[in-house]
Amino acid sequence: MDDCIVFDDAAVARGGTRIWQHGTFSIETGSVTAIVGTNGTGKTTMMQVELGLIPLAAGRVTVLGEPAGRANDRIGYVPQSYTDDIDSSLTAEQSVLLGLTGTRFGIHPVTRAQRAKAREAMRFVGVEDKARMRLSQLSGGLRQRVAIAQALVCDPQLLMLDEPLANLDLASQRSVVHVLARLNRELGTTIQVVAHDLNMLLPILTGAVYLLDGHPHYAAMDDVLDSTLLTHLYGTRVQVVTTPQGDMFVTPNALDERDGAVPDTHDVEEVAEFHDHDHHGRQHTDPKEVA
Ligand SMILES: Nc1ncnc2c1ncn2[C@@H]1O[C@H](COP(=O)(O)OP(=O)(O)OP(=O)(O)O)[C@@H](O)[C@H]1O
Repeated sequence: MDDCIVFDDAAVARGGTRIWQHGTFSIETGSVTAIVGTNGTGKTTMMQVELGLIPLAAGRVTVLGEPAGRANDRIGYVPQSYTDDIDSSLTAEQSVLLGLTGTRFGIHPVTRAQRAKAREAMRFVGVEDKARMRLSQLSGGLRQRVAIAQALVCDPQLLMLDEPLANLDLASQRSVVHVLARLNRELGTTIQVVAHDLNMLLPILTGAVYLLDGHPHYAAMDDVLDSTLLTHLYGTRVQVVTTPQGDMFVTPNALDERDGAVPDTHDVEEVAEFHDHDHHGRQHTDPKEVA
């Protein structure tokens, strides 16, 4: 399989501060990857770098075979809190059409072909019957699916979603995950998702980029589901539980609650187990390699 996203010793700074550095990893075409890390570690920044919206302080990032930013017409992007920010007096269909017309200002004669394309995207995410409803009339879950339809309407090869499950009830989270699974399986779309809670996404994830101690790393899902690594990623002690049916989920360590303990999972030496740097400043990407 070829690579969809390639980081080569990439670093980024914001407001004069290095957010992360020494990012060297590849993400395969056709994969479903989470970007994981505690608040402020630079997950949204990573997506903005991939879109070429923020320049790199060092290194290179290639997306869909081109330098970051050049392939944006083949990328669908659903920003964080997008559904809160968009004009909620728009109808679902008008909102999806924005994915084709690009702006809500000015008069945009909509062609029959564009309308058909918008309907197709709405059908895919299951909101076709809501086309004429205003966003303000829709639930958070339906608005998120409209936002995904808007990102889909240009037939992207890569879909990037920043916290698409935040503030959604369980049923709405499931339906969004179901849409992502079908997109990946039926259309072969590569998917990248910023997520704080991995549980709902576990059945579809193939790997994760995790931001730890100022470095991005990539690991396949089997390696990510290591309780010690996850404990550092979540910033609190967690365990991975497997049900008799074989489903896995991540849960806070019950013993801590009983003891009233407040574990410090940011110990520098412990975190250092999960990455190591050779003399070229590159980190090993497999946590098992260095643990
Ligand atoms: N426009 C900006 N100018 C300067 N610094 C910024 C800007 N936007 C974000 N930052 C800083 O960059 C760092 C990374 O921010 P980013 O939003 O990428 O983190 P995140 O991991 O997505 O956080 P969260 O989980 O809270 O959404 C933070 O320390 C933040 O304060």
